[in-house]
Amino acid sequence: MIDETAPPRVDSEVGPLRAVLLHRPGNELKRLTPRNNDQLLFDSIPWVDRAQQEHDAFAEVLRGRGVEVLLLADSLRTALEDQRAHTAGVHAAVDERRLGGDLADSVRSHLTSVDAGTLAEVLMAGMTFEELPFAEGSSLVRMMHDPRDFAVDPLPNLLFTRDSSAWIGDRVAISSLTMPARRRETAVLDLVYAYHPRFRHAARAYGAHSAPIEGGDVMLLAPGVLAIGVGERTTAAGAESLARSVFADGIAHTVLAVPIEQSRATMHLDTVCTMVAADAVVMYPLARDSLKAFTLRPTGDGGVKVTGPAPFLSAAAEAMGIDRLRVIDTGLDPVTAEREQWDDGNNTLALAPGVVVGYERNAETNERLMAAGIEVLPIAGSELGSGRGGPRCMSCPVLRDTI
Ligand SMILES: NC(=[NH2+])NCCC[C@H](N)C(=O)O
Repeated sequence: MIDETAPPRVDSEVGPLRAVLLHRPGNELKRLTPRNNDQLLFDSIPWVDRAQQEHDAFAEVLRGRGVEVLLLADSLRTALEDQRAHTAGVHAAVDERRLGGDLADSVRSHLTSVDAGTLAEVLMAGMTFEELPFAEGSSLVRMMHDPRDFAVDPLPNLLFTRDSSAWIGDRVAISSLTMPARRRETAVLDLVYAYHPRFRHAARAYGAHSAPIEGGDVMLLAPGVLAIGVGERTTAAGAESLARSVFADGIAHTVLAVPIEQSRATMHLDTVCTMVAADAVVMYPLARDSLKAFTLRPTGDGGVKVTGPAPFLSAAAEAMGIDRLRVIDTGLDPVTAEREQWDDGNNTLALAPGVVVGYERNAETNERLMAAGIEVLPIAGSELGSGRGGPRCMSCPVLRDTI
């Protein structure tokens, strides 16, 4: 039963999912070209119509299981109806360092006059110089830029709502994203959480302008227990300050900082490991024995005590207060394992303990999960996956039942 009045709260990875924030891919994906895709963090140029169909099917699988699907574009539009949000949105769209003073002023005054829907579109899909509505301006910046250069950058990675914000208990942490191509996502999520009626009253965890953390690295192993991947995206400083913030707010008692290889294939902790049940994970076989963790706990007087490193699986089990964290053995040969890891085989989204959504293409990983008693709801992802993200990356749970 969908209850739109229930306040957001997430205290595990696997509690029955009630509401989730997704972003249906839009015009921002049409900005990708072979010249900019690397910088914009896509590995190829997605076929946008098909990506939308795949995404619609993903949302339908979730709705079919009683999950309320909130779409980021709608939420942003609603937030921008508030005049204060609109003003902040204009401010977030205009980068004076890119446009120079004169052009920045004209773009600002133009955007101030547009409606919430148009501003939302500019914030997500960006704007090229040739799309600027006013006729030939005399600005040097305008004259010297190629008409197809971006006056406002597009945000194609909004699709991965996991990374830009994460709920920890009843608080939301808005990420401080590492890659330049994603930094402005912080402002978009900030607007949604500050001004959308559904979220307006939510308390914040962490400060969005602190050291880098990304939601793909944040895993709620159990109520009060967080694992934070530290690698290409989340920095050690980010993990430490998130730990301090959740300890200070009393929403976690243990944080595991988990070093992961700094590479594109393992950009976030959830590319190598996701939870499929309250005591079980699916994990990239090569990570199984090598993953380590530092354990952070509050000292009680405002400090943080760090121990370890110890093997991740035992540190996690201890922090969770269970005998053993089971790894569903995908038993794959190294080549298949590497192929399916790259295609987000380990990046599942749990809808309940033992029920996960996974990309259908990772046939072998899914088969092993099913053999271990996990129900896998397969979705197509040939186009969605071109940005290197699976079902967990593409979803930000805002409400899960407690288990
Ligand atoms: N949680 C995740 N694994 N997210 C995947 C994000 C992919 C995105 N293209 C990026 O590079 O940022």
